[in-house]
Amino acid sequence: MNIRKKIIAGNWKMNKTVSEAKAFMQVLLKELEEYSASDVVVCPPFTALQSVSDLLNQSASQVRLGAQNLFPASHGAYTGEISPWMLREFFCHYVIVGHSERRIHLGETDIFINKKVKAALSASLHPILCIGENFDERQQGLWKEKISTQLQLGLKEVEEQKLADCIIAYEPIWAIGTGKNATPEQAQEVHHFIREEITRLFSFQSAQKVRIQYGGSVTAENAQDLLLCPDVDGLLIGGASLDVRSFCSIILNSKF
Ligand SMILES: O=C[C@H](O)COP(=O)(O)O
Repeated sequence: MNIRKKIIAGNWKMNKTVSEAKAFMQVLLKELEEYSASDVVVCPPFTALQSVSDLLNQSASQVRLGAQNLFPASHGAYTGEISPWMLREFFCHYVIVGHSERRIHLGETDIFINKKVKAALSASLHPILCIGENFDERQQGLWKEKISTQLQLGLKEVEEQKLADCIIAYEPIWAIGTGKNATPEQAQEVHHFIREEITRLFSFQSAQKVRIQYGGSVTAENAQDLLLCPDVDGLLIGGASLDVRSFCSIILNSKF
């Protein structure tokens, strides 16, 4: 029996004003009022966290709030940054760290990302650690090296007892926003490799508890096949999570 509950998260990236976020959430919360088959997370931009949080607090649904980033310090002179404790004020449960868009556009390194993972855990937030190879690395057969390095550095000094609080998101860069998702076979191969690497870094028992999401051009059409893969424990959805009907359809039509 699979001990890992699936987790489906929507990463809105730099999209939705406060009023758009509220309108989305009103529909989502109604649709998912009694839903509990998988964990559902929405990750709005910082500017909409308060409004989304308020709506979640007023609802009986089990939808959880996630942020898209944090800074690894509790407070201080870090202009423009947001601390883990500020996210806790909004009742965030999850935070995305190491997304490839931040690695590429903002120069985030594995060492910095590792600090974010540990800062999230120390504030009792669940980090969603994003890893994945680019197109050239896949073409050259270098994806294992890339993923192994990102995992080893990203999870460095994470206490084994906190490992199950981490979520790994495998997001091949060549699949993000391109309309070309990894096939279920490709996703399963990488997810299995990730679990083997976590076994090597920690232990078999701990690796069995870690949830590994797939992200990259997930749609209502391909979600189910990806979720049926034994090592795919959920989805991190970008574009298709922006439309409430398509996000709901992925969640409600998924059978585990
Ligand atoms: O965080 C989400 C991923 O970057 C996937 O984005 P996408 O579903 O638009 O390809």
